[in-house]
Amino acid sequence: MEGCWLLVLGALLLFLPPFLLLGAFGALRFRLKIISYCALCLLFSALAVPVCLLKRGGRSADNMSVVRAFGRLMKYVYGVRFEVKGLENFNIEGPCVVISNHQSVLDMMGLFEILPDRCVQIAKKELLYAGPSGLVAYLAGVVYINRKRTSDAKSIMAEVAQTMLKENLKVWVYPEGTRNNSGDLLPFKKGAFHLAIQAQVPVVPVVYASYHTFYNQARNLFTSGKVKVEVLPRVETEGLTGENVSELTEKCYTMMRKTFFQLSNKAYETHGSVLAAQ
Ligand SMILES: CCCCCCCC/C=C\CCCCCCCC(=O)SCCNC(=O)CCNC(=O)[C@H](O)C(C)(C)COP(=O)(O)OP(=O)(O)OC[C@H]1O[C@@H](n2cnc3c(N)ncnc32)[C@H](O)[C@@H]1OP(=O)(O)O
Ligand SMILES: CCCCCCCCCCCCCC(=O)OC[C@@H](O)COP(=O)(O)O
Repeated sequence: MEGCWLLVLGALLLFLPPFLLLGAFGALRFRLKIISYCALCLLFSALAVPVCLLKRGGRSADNMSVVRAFGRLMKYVYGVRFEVKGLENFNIEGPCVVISNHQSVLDMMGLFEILPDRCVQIAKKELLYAGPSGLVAYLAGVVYINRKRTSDAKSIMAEVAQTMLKENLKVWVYPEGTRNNSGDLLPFKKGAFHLAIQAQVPVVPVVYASYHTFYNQARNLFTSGKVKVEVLPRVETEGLTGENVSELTEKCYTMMRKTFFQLSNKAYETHGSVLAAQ
């Protein structure tokens, strides 16, 4: 009897290390893949910098099409495919504020997949120091803000409201304000909506389905996969004032959250109760 237990113990001791190793290997493989993704971003950015400089000599929103062309190559390397609906909702004469959910650094693929012409993003200022990627984003007109200094961020956004009208720019904001891979949307910050109302331009919401089937940081999962994307109809802001910011934020949030659950094949949950997804 005792020999039997010893045998079981022996077998466990024999098989456990490879399993542990396999677990560690999964984590390592995931890390390496993310590092390779960032390295590729840096490499493509480094290639795009001279093209931007030669074409336009400095910072210009027109350079974004150069970055977009390089950015669109990334999906072939990682086997990520996009199924896009509603692209015609980008057909807007003049400026608008585009808002979308932000799950991970992988969003750069989905961003460049559908990015309209003359559209610049709002980014955290830390990205300016990401070597060639920070530089190329600067050359392509990305607006950097310091999230820790709300008053500075607000005054930069107020300037953006002027610039987008003067220079006919679309501005892409991630209203969650940070990456979020939780399988739900974070509450929205209000900057994007102040911006749209100040400039009196429409908001165009874009929703990317949850990456959970092929990418999950907690489970060290990063394989090839398909992402459904939907560009929703514009939300007008003409005639709205500062008093309507919260209402506009809420409206866009609810619309995008419903779409997010639908695209991700999940039952729609209001915070508290559960409703069936349409
Ligand atoms: C070459 C190939 C491949 C290579 C790829 C590499 C190259 C890439 C190149 C190019 C692509 C670049 C892509 C970059 C992507 C980057 C993504 C990011 O970095 S995401 C993080 C940064 N973005 C944000 O954070 C924006 C969203 N945040 C906001 O809009 C916030 O509202 C913000 C920062 C302006 C303020 O944040 P608060 O934390 O203080 O939050 P609140 O609750 O919104 O505001 C507090 C109070 O201030 C008022 N407020 C906000 N904005 C206002 C304004 N403009 N005017 C007046 N009041 C305002 C609000 O109404 C609120 O007041 P009441 O609670 O309503 O009383
Ligand atoms: C000097 C080397 C650093 C390595 C840099 C890797 C270069 C990749 C640059 C791709 C741009 C990624 C955009 C992005 O996804 O940024 C994250 C922010 O939105 C939100 O930040 P956070 O969640 O609040 O930390």
